Amino acid sequence: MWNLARVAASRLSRSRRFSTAIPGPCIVHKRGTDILHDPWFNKDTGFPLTERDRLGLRGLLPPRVISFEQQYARFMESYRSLEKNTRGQPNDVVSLAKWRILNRLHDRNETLYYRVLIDNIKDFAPIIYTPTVGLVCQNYSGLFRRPRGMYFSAKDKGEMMSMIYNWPSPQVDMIVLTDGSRILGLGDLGVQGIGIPIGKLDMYVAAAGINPQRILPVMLDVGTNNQKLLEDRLYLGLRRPRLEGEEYLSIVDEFMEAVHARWPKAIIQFEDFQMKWAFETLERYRKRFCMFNDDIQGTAGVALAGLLGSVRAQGQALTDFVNQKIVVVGAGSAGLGVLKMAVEAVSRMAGNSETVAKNQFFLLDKDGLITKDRKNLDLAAAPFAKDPGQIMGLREGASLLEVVKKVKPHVLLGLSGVGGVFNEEVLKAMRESDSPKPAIFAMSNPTMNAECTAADAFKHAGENILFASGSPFENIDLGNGKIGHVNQANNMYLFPGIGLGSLLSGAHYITDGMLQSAAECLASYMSDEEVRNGILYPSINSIRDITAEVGAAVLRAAVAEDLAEGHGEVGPRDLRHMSKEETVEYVTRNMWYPIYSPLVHEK
Ligand SMILES: NC(=O)c1ccc[n+]([C@@H]2O[C@H](COP(=O)([O-])OP(=O)(O)OC[C@H]3O[C@@H](n4cnc5c(N)ncnc54)[C@H](O)[C@@H]3O)[C@@H](O)[C@H]2O)c1
Ligand SMILES: O=C(O)C[C@H](O)C(=O)O
Ligand SMILES: [Mg+2]
Repeated sequence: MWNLARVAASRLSRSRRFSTAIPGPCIVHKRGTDILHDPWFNKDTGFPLTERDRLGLRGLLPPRVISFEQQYARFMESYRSLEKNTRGQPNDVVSLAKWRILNRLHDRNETLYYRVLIDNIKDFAPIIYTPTVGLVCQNYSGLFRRPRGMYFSAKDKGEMMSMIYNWPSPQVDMIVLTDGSRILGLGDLGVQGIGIPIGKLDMYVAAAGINPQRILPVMLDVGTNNQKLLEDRLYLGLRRPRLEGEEYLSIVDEFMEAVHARWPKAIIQFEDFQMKWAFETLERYRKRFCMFNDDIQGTAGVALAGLLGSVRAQGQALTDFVNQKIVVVGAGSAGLGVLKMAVEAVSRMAGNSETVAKNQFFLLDKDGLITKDRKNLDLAAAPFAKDPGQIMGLREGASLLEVVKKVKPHVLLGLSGVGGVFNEEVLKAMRESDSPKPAIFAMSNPTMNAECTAADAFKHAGENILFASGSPFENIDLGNGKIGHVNQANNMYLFPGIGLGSLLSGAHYITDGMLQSAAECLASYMSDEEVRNGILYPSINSIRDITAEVGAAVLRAAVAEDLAEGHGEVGPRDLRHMSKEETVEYVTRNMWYPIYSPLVHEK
C-alpha cells in the first residue's frame, strides 16, 4: 500500500501518446442537412468532396474544403479576439461570453469542440466546468437555446421505460445524474442544475476519453424549493415544491430501472444531490447498480490524496498521517465522505479501531463543533461527534476560531459551501498550528463560496502553508521570487478514472476497494520533490495521463476482488493476465480521441 516512488517514477519514464492513427469509418443513418445539423457527425467546411458526394452534401457548403487544423486555428483566433475584446469587463461577463462561444461550437461540431477542449484544458476547464458552470446553472433558463441530455420529471412517472428509448444513441457508457437540489455551494437550482451533468461529462470526454456519443447528462426534475425560481417567468422546470419521501424515491427508482433495462452496463454518477438523498440513494443503489456518488466518494479520495500529500510535504513518513490533527468544516455529503475515508485510512495505517482513529478529527457544521451533546444530532454525522470529555475543554457548538486556537490543527479543511468562513482571525490562528507546514483546503465551490481566497490564506496564515481550493485560483507571488503554490483539490482528478476503470472492468458495482485504489493512485502520482514544493495535485494539463493511471488502478482493484467481467472483446481472463503497465496501456487505448472519421451512409 502507498508505494509512492513506484508510480511517480513510472510516470516520469513514460511519455504516453494518444492515438492519432487514421480512424475507422463511422456509420451514419442520415444524409444531407440532417448531418450538418448533427454535432456528432458534422465537420462543417471540413467535409472532403468525395464525402460531400456520398452524403448528399454537395452544394450545401461553400466549395472550399478547410482542414481540421485550419478550423481549429480559426476557432482559437476568434476565442483569443473575444478575450482581447472583453478585457477589463467584469469577470462574470467575460466568463459567460467565453462559455457561449464554446457552447456554440459544442452545439455545432463536437469533434472540433472536444479537440480544442483537450488541447486547452487548463484554460477551458474553468469555463465549461467549475467555476463558470455554476454561473451557467444560475442563468440557465435565460441562456437556454438547445436542449442537451435528458429530462425526467415528476410528471413522467410510469413513462420512463419508454422515454429512455427516445435517446438517439444505441449505446451509453456514462451517465451523470442530478436532481438539482445542491448545485455546488449555490443551493437548490431545480432544473437549471442540468449544467452540472453536462460539465462533468465534458470532463469525462476530455479526461477519460469517453466517446461523446456514449454519454448522457440527466436531470431528474422533481420540483424545486427555490422560491425565486418558482416565481421566475423564464424558469423551465416544474413549478412545484420538491417531491419528498417515497414519492421522490419512486421517481429515482423508476429512472434507475429504465436505464438498467436499456443499457445494463452504463455507469451512473450521482452528482449534487442534497445530503439526505445523496446518502440514501447511495445506500439504496450501490449494490444493485454500477453507480457512485461523486460528492461523497470522489471528493473523499481527492481530499485523502491531498491530506497524505501534506504529510509528505512536512518531510514526514506517510504513516505520520495517524498523528495529524484535522479540522473538517462542513458536515454535509462531502465533509462526511472525506471523514469516513480518512478515518478508514488512519485505522488501516495504525492498525487501530476506527473509534481510536476518529480522535484526531474535529467536525464542525453551521452550529459549530459537533459533539455528542448536540441536540438532534444528524445520524450521518453521529459517528464523528466528539465526546465532550475528550476535547481540550471545548464545548458543544464551539466556534471555528475557538477550535482552531485550541486544537492547533495540522490541517483545516472546508467543505461548508460558505464563502469566507476561514476569515482573517481563523487564518491567523493557523499560524500557531502544530505543523511546520499547515495545510488549508478551501474546497467549496464555486469561487465565491471558497472558505477563503488563496491570497488571504498566504497573507494571514503565513507563507509556509500548503494551499488547495476546489475552484481554481492563480498562484500567489510572495515576493523575492517566491511563489505560493495553489493546488486545485477538485474531484475532477478522480471521477473520470473511477468511471472509466469501472466501465472497462465490467464490474456490476463499485466497491470501497476500487475507490480506495483510485485515491491511493492519485496520492502516489506526485514526486517527493513536487510535494516538497507544495504541489499536492498534478497539473490539469496531464488529466488524461492521471485518468489512465486512476482508471487502471480501479480496474485492477475490480480484478483483485474478482468482480471484473470484462468489456467488449476483452474478457476477465485477459484482464487478469495484464500487468500494471499493460492495464494502463489498455485503458489509454480505450480513450476516444477527437479526429474526423470517414462517414459511411447506411439506410
Ligand atoms: N472540491 C471538490 O471537489 C468538492 C466536492 C464536493 C463538494 N464540494 C463543495 O463542498 C460544499 C459542500 O458540499 P456538500 O455536498 O457537503 O453540501 P451540504 O449541503 O451537504 O453540506 C454543507 C455543510 O456545511 C455546513 N455549514 C454551513 N454553514 C457553515 C458554517 N458557517 N460553518 C461551518 N459549517 C457550515 C452545513 O451545516 C452542512 O453540514 C459545496 O460548496 C460543494 O461545491 C467541493
Ligand atoms: O463540481 C465540482 O467542481 C466539484 C464538486 O462536485 C462540487 O459539487 O463542488
Ligand atoms: Mg458535485
